[in-house]
Amino acid sequence: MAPAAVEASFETPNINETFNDHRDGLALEATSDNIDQVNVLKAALKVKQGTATQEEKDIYEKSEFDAEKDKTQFRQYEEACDRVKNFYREQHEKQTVAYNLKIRNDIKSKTRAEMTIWQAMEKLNTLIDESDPDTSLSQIEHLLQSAEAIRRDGKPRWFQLTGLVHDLGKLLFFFDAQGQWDVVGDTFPVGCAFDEGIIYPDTFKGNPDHDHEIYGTKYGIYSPGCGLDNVMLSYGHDEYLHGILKEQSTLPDEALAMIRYHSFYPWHSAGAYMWMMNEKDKKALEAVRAFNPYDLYSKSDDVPKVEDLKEYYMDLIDEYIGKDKLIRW
Ligand SMILES: O[C@H]1[C@H](O)[C@@H](O)[C@H](O)[C@@H](O)[C@H]1O
Ligand SMILES: [Fe+2]
Ligand SMILES: [Fe+2]
Repeated sequence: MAPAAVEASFETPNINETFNDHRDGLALEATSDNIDQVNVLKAALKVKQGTATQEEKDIYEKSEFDAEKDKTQFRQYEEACDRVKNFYREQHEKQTVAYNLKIRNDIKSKTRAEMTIWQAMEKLNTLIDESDPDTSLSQIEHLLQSAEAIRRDGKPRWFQLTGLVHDLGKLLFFFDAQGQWDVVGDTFPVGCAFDEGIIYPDTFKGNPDHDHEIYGTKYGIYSPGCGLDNVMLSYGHDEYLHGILKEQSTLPDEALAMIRYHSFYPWHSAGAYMWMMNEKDKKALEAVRAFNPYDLYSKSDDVPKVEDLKEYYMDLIDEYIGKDKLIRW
């Protein structure tokens, strides 16, 4: 959409207030640089103006959930321990175009295991994520914390289930992974220049693609507006689980976007790579941003008791995936 058209649709007098309320720190005026971010906030605006559909309200209405959280306590990478810093150095050096082409091919070539969703959650119980400065809980606990926060906020059942399963792709660690660098952590595009909005941007100097004549340029192998479907994000648990649930669940597109892009912090939180987006991705960005607080800020919530919650979530799994269904991982 041309900038003029967007400006024209923003004649609401309290637009600044609306935007301030919804997302701190975002530039308020639509310019050619932030036009996509501004567009994405339209859903929030519709909610506030009372013109949103019930479905839009359910998903995007601002939650009270994170109002109490001290957000400065999360994602403090400069102060993070060596475990986290070493993790990202390794990941940023090894996620290359060549690696990404190879792993996508390998993943498609076989089924690694057949397990139900609950069995997968239990298997993940032993994994402690080396990239995460905010939690040292096991993954099943993190999944339940996210789902419970979404449930407490009265969000739709598919949204709750998305919270419950969103990190199940970390199972990859138990199959063909070379470490954790190819499973967890924030994601970023490969095949074009690494953006400064990625955490520890200096560590990319050790990536063989950094100075590549094409991959090292701003757009690299992509073109503006190409759409995230056509972009290779560094491979890990998001892409892996998205591929599985796209085929083996009835979760809606918003849920699949939340799963696929929840680790793409440079995009959904730092505002980088907006030039890649097409129309479809605007909806995806809204969904991912609606999901993010539950993933991140629930890490400081009480540790859930797995056995107390199992029955409730089994029903949810049954609705969209099948509780006894053996998923091909
Ligand atoms: O350390 C975390 C963790 O690996 C999450 O599962 C991932 O989604 C985040 O992006 C990352 O920051
Ligand atoms: Fe994740
Ligand atoms: Fe998570």
